[in-house]
Amino acid sequence: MAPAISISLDDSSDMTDFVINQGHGVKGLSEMGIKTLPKQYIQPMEERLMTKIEPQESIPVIDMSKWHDIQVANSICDAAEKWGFFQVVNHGVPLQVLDDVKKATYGFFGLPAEEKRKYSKENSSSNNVRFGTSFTPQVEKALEWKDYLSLFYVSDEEAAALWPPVCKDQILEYMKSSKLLINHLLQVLMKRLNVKEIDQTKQSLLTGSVRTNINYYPICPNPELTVGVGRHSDVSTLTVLLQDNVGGLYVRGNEGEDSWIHVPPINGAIVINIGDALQIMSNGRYRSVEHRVTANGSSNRISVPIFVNPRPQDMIGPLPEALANGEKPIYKQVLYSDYVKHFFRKAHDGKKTVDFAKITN
Ligand SMILES: CC(C)(COP(=O)(O)OP(=O)(O)OC[C@H]1O[C@@H](n2cnc3c(N)ncnc32)[C@H](O)[C@@H]1OP(=O)(O)O)[C@@H](O)C(=O)NCCC(=O)NCCSC(=O)/C=C/c1ccc(O)cc1
Ligand SMILES: O=C(O)CCC(=O)C(=O)O
Ligand SMILES: [Fe+2]
Repeated sequence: MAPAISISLDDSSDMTDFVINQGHGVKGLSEMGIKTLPKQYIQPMEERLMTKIEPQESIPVIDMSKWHDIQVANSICDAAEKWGFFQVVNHGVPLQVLDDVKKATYGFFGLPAEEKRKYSKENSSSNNVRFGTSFTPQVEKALEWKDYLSLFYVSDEEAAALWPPVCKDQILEYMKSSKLLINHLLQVLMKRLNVKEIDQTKQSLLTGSVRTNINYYPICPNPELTVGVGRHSDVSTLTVLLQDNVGGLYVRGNEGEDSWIHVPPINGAIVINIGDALQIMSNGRYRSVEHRVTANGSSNRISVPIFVNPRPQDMIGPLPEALANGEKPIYKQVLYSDYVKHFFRKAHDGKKTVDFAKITN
């Protein structure tokens, strides 16, 4: 239902108040039926246009039912090296769980603004629960057409106390049901790096903290002038990404300047992408690839990424096993929370975050 208020979109502080402080988000703007995109959302030309979309290219779709087969293992590692992205089917996460988490996402964003704003940075009782809009609105020159809820998992007890009741159980269930898939993928990926066994220390380094976001991209007036999410790579070890059937996720391709590949929605499939932490730990062998989401003029879109990460207090750098062949390290050791803060404190800027960990001389 449209909120029974009207705001002057020319007044920047009025807009910020409505979208951010009152908790309406861009969903609120969309549902007011605005006909033109507010100027704050107009992206520079180079961020809007994708000059070269490769319709004939696609990222691999991998059947996980025989994940331990050498051919399947090879296709997982090859995809992580070449594309940094792939989709998985027969992944073992029950389709009901995926359906339920998508419904719960609509449930959360369907709450009245007064309810959602309780979880905003200013009002939330914990840094681990955050409802927001765009990415880092305080520093962005142009805003992104997306609302989100970000949940950093600490324990079931904390989730029960702090997470929104309307989506808590479904998100926890989705996180728990994807654990086996995550472990299988990491086992396979580690093997190619000469890591024979994932002991507790490695397990913790690879998967010690988990953050789940639920993203809402409402129908946008003038979608061609803005973005849903700007160009970035994830700072995770790997990301398990559930998207709905709308489409709009594009991944940087290998065909030179500005080539982009669409990630087509496949019913029941899950998208997997390598994040910066694994690119760093693999000394650049596995690639954390830039991606972006377009805004859409006719459909609302949701997505639910699970970011599997090192713990904030971990030092990350190239794994000794990955360097055992005498390869020179291209990344230094960095404190993971410093890395993540560096990412969150600037606007999206493609692949630049990883420079933070590069050895420069
Ligand atoms: C550094 C963290 C994230 C927060 O620790 P904190 O002690 O609560 O730190 P701060 O409260 O000082 O937050 C640091 C900055 O990050 C910002 N931030 C704090 N969570 C958030 C938050 N979920 N969202 C967007 N800003 C935040 C926060 O606003 C703050 O910015 P500023 O106020 O300008 O200093 C800490 O939990 C940590 O190291 N976690 C490790 C695990 C982790 O969360 N990894 C990130 C996985 S997320 C990922 O790969 C991709 C995410 C992504 C997300 C959106 C996209 O469009 C694209 C990609
Ligand atoms: O919505 C999507 O498909 C991708 C979102 C994304 O890249 C992210 O949240 O990091
Ligand atoms: Fe992402």
